[in-house]
Amino acid sequence: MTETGSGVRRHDYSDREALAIALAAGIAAQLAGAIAERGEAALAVSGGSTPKTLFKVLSETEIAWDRVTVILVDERICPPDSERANQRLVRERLLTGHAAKAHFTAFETGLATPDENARRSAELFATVAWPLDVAVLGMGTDGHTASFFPGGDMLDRALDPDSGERVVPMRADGAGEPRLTLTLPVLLDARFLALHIEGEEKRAVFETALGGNDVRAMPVRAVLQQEKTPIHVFWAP
Ligand SMILES: O=C(O)[C@H](O)[C@@H](O)[C@H](O)[C@H](O)COP(=O)(O)O
Repeated sequence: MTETGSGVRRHDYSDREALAIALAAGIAAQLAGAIAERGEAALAVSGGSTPKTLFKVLSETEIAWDRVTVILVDERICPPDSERANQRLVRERLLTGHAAKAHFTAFETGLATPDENARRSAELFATVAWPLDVAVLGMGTDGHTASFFPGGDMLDRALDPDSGERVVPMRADGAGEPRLTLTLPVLLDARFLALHIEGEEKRAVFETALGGNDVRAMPVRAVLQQEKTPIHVFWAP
């Protein structure tokens, strides 16, 4: 492990399988510790294509999943069974095997407007044992994380450390459908914060994001360039 910035702890692996095994072990240890200490644990995961192997390894990991609540970091506003839906990915890839016993609370995406979906989602998440024990972020090659997209219409609201909100809607040119996302303060309150990226292109984007100071241009800087919470960056080629 190398420290590459104020709170950035970098974990590089030779291949994606080794990364998934190591990150799953770290997540499982955090969750098991939370269950031992407080009787329950809360895990937030991202969607997209990167986490598929991680989800498989996690689903095969034996912990007291019936004491774990799983939520998403963000969601595309689309039907739950859409190929685009992060909740479909989680239901199919993570909530199976041992992890089928976990409790999953999806974002609400069926109401008339993104704002109504955000408000209802926040109500649904009120029962989560906050703060999160684990939050696993991904990153796009445009420098977004969660649904903190460059040019996002609610980006300032999502990144406001004093917002008091847990969920905000987001529209952005690079986002496709309107999105729902956990806010930055919620993610930085996590007891274990991880960023999972793979490939040379994303490594280069990560290195660029470590430098510079324009958070609106590369919102992943909001989680990389902060002093509150160490962020563990897991990377493989
Ligand atoms: O809804 C989403 O897409 C994710 O939550 C998002 O933040 C994701 O982590 C990045 O877009 C990376 O996606 P890939 O893993 O597909 O590159």
